[in-house]
Amino acid sequence: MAKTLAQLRTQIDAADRELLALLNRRAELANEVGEIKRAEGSPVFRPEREAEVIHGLQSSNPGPLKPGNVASIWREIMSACRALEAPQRVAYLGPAGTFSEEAALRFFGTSIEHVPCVNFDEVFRATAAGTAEFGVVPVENSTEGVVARSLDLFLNSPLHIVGETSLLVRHNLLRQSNSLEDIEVVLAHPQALAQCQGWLNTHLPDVERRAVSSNAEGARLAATHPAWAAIASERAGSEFGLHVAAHAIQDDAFNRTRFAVICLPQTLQAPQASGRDCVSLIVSVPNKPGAVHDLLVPLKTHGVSMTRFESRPARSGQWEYFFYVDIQGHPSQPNVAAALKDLQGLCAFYKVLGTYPVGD
Ligand SMILES: O=C(O)C(=O)C[C@]1(C(=O)O)C=C[C@@H](O)C=C1
Repeated sequence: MAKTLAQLRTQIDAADRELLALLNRRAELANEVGEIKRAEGSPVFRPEREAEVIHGLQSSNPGPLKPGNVASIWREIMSACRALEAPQRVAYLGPAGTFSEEAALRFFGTSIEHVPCVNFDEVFRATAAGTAEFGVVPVENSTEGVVARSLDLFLNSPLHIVGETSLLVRHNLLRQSNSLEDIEVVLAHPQALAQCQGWLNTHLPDVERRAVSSNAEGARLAATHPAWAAIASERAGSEFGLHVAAHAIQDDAFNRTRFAVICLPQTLQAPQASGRDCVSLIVSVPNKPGAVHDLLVPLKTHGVSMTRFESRPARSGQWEYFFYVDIQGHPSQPNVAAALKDLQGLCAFYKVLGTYPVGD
């Protein structure tokens, strides 16, 4: 005979109590790990270990939970265990409700101390000064390309990349009412204004577009004026008590932003190989014919795949460029190490930005 709702709920309650006992046992074990790390002076956060835990569970998961469910549940469990070992302070572009905050929570789980910053420069500064152990900054968007300021800041920064995560970015038009009438100003971060320009041209062609330091700051301002609207996440809308006047107004339905997780090398050395890793570099080549082509030769010779190749002006006035390159693999693999060594030999400028597990 089929079980009743009450019977099923009694069984769920029993399963939850078993889960709670197991989770507390896990937390006690993490506490013991924390004691060893304190004695050794070694870092609490180990992204490669967290990636290994999640991949291991995903590959032995019998279901019906989906692999994505397993990842988000264990990310949160490990976040709580990590916070028991030592709370981690994470800097990002604030205020509350930004996509950067969402990326930080997605990567670290919710058991973190928040360090919201006014701009990307401040995220780098706070992380380099130790106000935060980690920073989270956007590096590229699937519609708009590179986040130029973040890439420029990497050039002279002592910080390195230890992880990455990406978010599906859905922009909404938020304001005090839910109509599109009588809007005088639309406020948003320049990236968001650019990602929604098609929609704005069609629906609000004559309305002033005003760039502000973050989308959440735009939402905060829109809450102070009935004729102002902001482009931001639904989370920012609830944070500032705004209505969604139009949903998902970004021009590309699959608009994604990729974020880098940064820290000082003394906070966390380059993570060990997790099995799915990536190396990010900035290089420049002498300004002579064929130099960019030569850059690709070591990768081909040693069978290493390149997943990203971006250029930024070197600001020398000489039409010189820095190239931001991502390659697949980890320097502990002989072919990756050999490709990096050859590449370094060719470059006028060579800086490894980080080696880290590929994000989801
Ligand atoms: O294995 C460790 O080093 C731990 O500290 C435990 C644990 C976990 O909860 O599994 C927590 C934090 C680390 O980032 C990695 C894993």
